[in-house]
Amino acid sequence: MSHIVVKDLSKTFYLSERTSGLWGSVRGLFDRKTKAVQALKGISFSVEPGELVGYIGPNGAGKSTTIKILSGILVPSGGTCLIGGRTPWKDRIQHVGRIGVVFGQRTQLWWDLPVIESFELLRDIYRVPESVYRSTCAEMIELLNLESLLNTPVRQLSLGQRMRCDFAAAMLHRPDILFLDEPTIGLDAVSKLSVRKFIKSLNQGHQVTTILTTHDMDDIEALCDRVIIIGNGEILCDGSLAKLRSQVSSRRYLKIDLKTDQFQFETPGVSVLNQEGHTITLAFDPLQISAATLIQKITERYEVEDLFVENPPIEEIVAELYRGAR
Ligand SMILES: Nc1ncnc2c1ncn2[C@@H]1O[C@H](COP(=O)(O)OP(=O)(O)OP(=O)(O)O)[C@@H](O)[C@H]1O
Repeated sequence: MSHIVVKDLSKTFYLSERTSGLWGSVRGLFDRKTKAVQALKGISFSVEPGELVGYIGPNGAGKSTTIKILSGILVPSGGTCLIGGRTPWKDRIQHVGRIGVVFGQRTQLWWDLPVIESFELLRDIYRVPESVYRSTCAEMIELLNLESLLNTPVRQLSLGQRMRCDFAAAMLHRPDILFLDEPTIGLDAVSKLSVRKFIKSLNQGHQVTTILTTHDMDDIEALCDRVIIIGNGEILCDGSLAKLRSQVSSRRYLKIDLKTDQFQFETPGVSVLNQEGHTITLAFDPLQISAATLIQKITERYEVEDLFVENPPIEEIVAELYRGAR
């Protein structure tokens, strides 16, 4: 049975429109105009237990709105959502006890308290039994290398250190579902790697069902077998990275290092994308010519030092899908 089932979920925000100037403000007191923003236009998807799904889309697409509804913070305008049999905004108390949420832009730790005291407060709020708290806390301290940070007030932590503590805080009550909203935003390369390693170990070791929103395509490549792309409040694509690639373009690249810089090659389905000295990048359509045939044709005519076939970078594919969604 699916862990998360979302059906026809919609959310409309109503914003009051202000007219500029003093007269506009006075008129607004009597004649208030509102504007509807349809953040979600009936989205549906389901997530199986233990899946790690990337949820991506351009700015304003509806990602945070979805995560807020799934975590019970917002009530949708229409549609249904069942998570482990619970409706998040109706069964809020049971629901928050089963989920962990990490927002990259916000912390759930107490700014002025040492990290360990925030952990203890969360233990009390979630009513985590002492033995479970002790063993989970010890595991998180070890996995995230937190020992030296425990007595530091949160405000004195670097962003990377704070994110590691936030991950531990989100796991203290042993949730079986994690919602991660931009968990690597603003982190340096080393911290990003350690956060990714941690997300992977939670998902694989503890079978935590995870939905991850991110603008960092390296997060997606490193972590997600499946991606859901949302644009303008609608789901544009749902499937594996391979499906995503094939939906947008079948184009692939062949990069070759030749002994010569004299290169002339014309074959249907193949174009020279770039040449820098002895290194040439060809784009080819595998439906017109296979990689094996292309390599054979080139090696018949040129002495090749090195070559490799590449898929288009995921950024390129996602940018193409986003363009269609704006
Ligand atoms: N509280 C709110 N009141 C009014 N409009 C809102 C509110 N929250 C979100 N919106 C609007 O809903 C739409 C979707 O916003 P949302 O924050 O879900 O996008 P997002 O995909 O998370 O974007 P980003 O990548 O920039 O964080 C946007 O048009 C946004 O302006």
